[in-house]
Amino acid sequence: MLVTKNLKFAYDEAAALNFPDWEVASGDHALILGPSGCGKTTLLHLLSGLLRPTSGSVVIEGTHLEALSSSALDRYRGQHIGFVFQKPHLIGSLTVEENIRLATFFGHKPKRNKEINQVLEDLQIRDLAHRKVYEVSQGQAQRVAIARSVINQPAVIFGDEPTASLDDESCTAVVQLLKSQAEACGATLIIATHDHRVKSEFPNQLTL
Ligand SMILES: Nc1ncnc2c1ncn2[C@@H]1O[C@H](COP(=O)(O)OP(=O)(O)OP(=O)(O)O)[C@@H](O)[C@H]1O
Repeated sequence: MLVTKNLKFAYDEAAALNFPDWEVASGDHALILGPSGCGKTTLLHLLSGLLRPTSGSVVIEGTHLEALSSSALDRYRGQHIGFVFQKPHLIGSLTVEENIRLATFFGHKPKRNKEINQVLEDLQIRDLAHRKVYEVSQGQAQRVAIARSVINQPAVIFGDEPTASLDDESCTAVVQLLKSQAEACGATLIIATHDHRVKSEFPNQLTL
């Protein structure tokens, strides 16, 4: 279960962002919607511990993120949170497999050879395993980013506009892959978007 209460964040004193209280059941798939600038990315960053709230709380499976020290929060993120961004944000000079292996290192879950092979297989990128990331297409790179987000079997996978730069076919594929990978590792899936193509796929929606 992910629960937020009285969540507020201010980049500066003039403009504070207030977020509604929200609950997402474990393993549920949910969407954060709203117009540009309403705070979708900010909320995702608060939920995933990338930002600390000005006040309020985020509780994931009983862990209060605001109670963790900076180093404990970094460790928590590495082990329990997966993130997929609009652009894949991979290291171009490393291979596909090395990019995924790096996440296992930061998640303190090294030597996951079997799991890495499985996720490459599931995402149909096994033949790209030893290619440098700068040699693969944008759609393939987004699959690598999804593989990286699930390799540590996180409690929650967050997606920030993961389909915004994709055509209709790739959009559908990425949504289905995120959902199936979240189901495979028992993760909750939360996506922030203004992409109307994905709306019907997610019954639990928070509109900001
Ligand atoms: N680093 C920052 N410093 C100051 N203000 C910021 C910063 N990042 C975002 N903001 C402001 O906070 C508000 C919320 O931004 P945020 O990026 O969370 O919105 P969003 O809904 O994700 O937008 P979009 O759909 O365009 O990505 C906006 O008014 C934005 O200008």
